[in-house]
Amino acid sequence: MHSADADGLTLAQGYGRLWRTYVRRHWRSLLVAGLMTLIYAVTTALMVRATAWLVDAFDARDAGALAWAPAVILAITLPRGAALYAQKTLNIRTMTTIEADLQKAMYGALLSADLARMQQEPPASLGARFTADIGLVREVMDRGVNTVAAVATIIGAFTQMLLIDWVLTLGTMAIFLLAMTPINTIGARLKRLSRQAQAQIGQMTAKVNEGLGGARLAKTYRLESYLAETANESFDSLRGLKVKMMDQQARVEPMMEAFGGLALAGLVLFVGTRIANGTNSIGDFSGFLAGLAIASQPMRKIGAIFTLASQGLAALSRIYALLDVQNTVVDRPDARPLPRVSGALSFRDVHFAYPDGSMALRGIDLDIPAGQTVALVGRSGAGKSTVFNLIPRLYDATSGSVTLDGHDLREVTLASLRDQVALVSQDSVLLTDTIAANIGFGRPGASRAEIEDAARDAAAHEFISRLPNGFDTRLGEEGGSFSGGERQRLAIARAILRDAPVLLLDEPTSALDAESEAAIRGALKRLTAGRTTLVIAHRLSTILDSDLICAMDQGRIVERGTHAELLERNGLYADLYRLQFGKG
Ligand SMILES: Nc1ncnc2c1ncn2[C@@H]1O[C@H](COP(=O)(O)OP(=O)(O)OP(=O)(O)O)[C@@H](O)[C@H]1O
Repeated sequence: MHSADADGLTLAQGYGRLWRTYVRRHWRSLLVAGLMTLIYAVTTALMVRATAWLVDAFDARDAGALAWAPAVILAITLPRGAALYAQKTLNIRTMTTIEADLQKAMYGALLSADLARMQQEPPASLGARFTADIGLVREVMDRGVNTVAAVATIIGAFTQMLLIDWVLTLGTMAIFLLAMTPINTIGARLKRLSRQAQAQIGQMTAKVNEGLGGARLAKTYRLESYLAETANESFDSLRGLKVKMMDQQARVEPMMEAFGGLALAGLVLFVGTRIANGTNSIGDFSGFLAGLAIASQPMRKIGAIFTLASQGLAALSRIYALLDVQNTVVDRPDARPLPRVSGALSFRDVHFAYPDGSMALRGIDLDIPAGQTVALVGRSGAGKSTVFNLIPRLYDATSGSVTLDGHDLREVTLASLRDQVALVSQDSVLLTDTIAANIGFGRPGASRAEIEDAARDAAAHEFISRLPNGFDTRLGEEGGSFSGGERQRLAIARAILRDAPVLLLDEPTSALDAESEAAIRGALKRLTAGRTTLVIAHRLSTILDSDLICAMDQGRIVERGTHAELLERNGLYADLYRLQFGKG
């Protein structure tokens, strides 16, 4: 895994990459928008001219002027309004397209990232990049577009000034270049603060989500004040960072103002002497002054966009860090598709350490003949879920090998491997879609009849039929909320539909009522029949139904055998049995 160094990115690198990958392809719209901006700027100037001109004409009691004055004003203001509208709408379209493109790319990168990367940060914190970070980048782009007009104005003004007196102009330019030094320093500070703030926004969102997601627990345990306190800390520290950033930003305009004053003071002194000795005229002086006045507003704008761009750079580097994640679990160049397997699963001296270094498996040896069921039991943290993770290659074994029908999992394509594995997990996740779609995820392209058959086999058909819209009920809709047992049966239906030779079953720890228990037991029997099943077992019935029981401890299988054999041994399994399953 690799992430871009947040500090190592310069403005040119950061925005250069943005330009090349997401912005450049919209150059036509940007060009048109630029032209519109130019029209707007020119008509604004014309408006000033026309006003002066009309005032003079009226002053001279020119009757003709009265006739064409309204026409002149309309001829200037109408294109001016049209240009402004065209520029704004074009920019909105372009900027939101770029924004959506970035969101799509980031989401795609996240979905295909290693599980390890996705679990590194709370989902809400990752989610904040889609709003806060991208929002900041968009703001930079929005203002950046206006900078084009600002630069054009400055160039225009300075050209005019150069024509009047180049010595004076170069002197004035030097003063403004001098101003860039402190602005650079502010930019660097803002970049650092902004990086902290964007990270803080992520944490804050995660905190808020935590409280809202765990509302049931929070209310029961009366955690409101604890949750409010930790979230408030988060709000406050974000506020602190914002104040620091605003303080820095607030310095920019006054600073530009001060440098403007300096330039003006120098000008007065210089031109004053030159007028006194006859080198410059009064006209030169007023022309120069007008140029300076025209240039000063866009100069301030440029100062502001420069500091904003520094902040946006911090957001950009966080976005690139996501886009650039390099996966470790990928298809080898010579990977072949795994042919349909019968399901003989073997672990050979498998060791595994998580990316943070914690050793989770220390030498697993296990052979499961096709179609058999093996129950994994063990205390929390023994490594049961880790064994599961290795089979669809959510992680790769650190050493040793896992094979399916003799094919090393690392030598086959991920897609062909995962297509042959079904997972029924404790959380039995349902997505916001219809019931039919939720079961249908098991096998894309499955027909409605197949989906309903799977539901029938999973003992889910009956409660689904009782819903107002049956299989078309959307989750979260009226009737679209389910009990734990119902969710589980939906997950089983999905796995039945998948019809994979290998089944991973993480049994829920929560107890079910007797009726659901019986229904689920029947559904599981139909699901596991003929499949190689690995089950993290929490119910005695499941354990008794399995062909082999493996008791795990600290990343090893320490006992294996049937229920009777293991009880006889009076070791770990017998202990667990007495503690956990005895009453089952
Ligand atoms: N994503 C992870 N990163 C780092 N360490 C992990 C991660 N997941 C699990 N571990 C560690 O690996 C070890 C084995 O965990 P595992 O989840 O496989 O145990 P388990 O037997 O399934 O436990 P449980 O029944 O509580 O789910 C534990 O020490 C755990 O702390």
